[in-house]
Amino acid sequence: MNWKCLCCGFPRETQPLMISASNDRDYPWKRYTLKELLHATNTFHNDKKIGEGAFGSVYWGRTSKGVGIAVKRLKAMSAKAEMEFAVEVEILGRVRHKNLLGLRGFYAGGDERLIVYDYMPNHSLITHLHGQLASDCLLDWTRRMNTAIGSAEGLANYLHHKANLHIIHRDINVEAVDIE
Ligand SMILES: Nc1ncnc2c1ncn2[C@@H]1O[C@H](COP(=O)(O)OP(=O)(O)OP(=O)(O)O)[C@@H](O)[C@H]1O
Repeated sequence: MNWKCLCCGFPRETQPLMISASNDRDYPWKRYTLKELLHATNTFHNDKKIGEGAFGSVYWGRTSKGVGIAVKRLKAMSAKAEMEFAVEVEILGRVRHKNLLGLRGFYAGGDERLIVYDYMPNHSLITHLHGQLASDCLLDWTRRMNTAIGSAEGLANYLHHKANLHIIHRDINVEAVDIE
């Protein structure tokens, strides 16, 4: 058996999850090829860049089947970036909830680490509260309440209590909440 084991930073007793280099049958995510993701993002063209996080840049793309995706391209590999990649793919790839961003798959090869998510076209909560869409007042009080309730359902109800691994996010903020 050829396992490529990436430590996810969780305590040992919650650590049986590994990214398998040889057998993807039991995994809910897809292993993309580099060619597919280069094609989807026009070789990570700057025009396709939709955001920047602590660990890398996020690009909009379209698969050959016409589905919109967001591709996070991790910065130069470091132990911290490798752990971020492993946590996202191993842990988030296994949680499925209507209020949590869907992780579609990944690519890992050489120094390149790419994570593929469902594309969320309506921007993050911070953009609506304080950013470029704040003055448009798109987020009325009903939508604000629904956003708060949806976030709580995804985090507290599902991740804390119902997911197989009980997960605490520890860094929830207005940039991490996307509007449906
Ligand atoms: N699936 C997505 N669909 C649309 N936009 C996205 C998506 N994922 C990320 N983005 C955009 O890219 C930005 C950066 O995302 P990223 O996850 O790298 O950083 P973050 O949310 O600040 O978290 P981190 O703590 O990892 O830096 C987000 O603020 C958002 O604007």
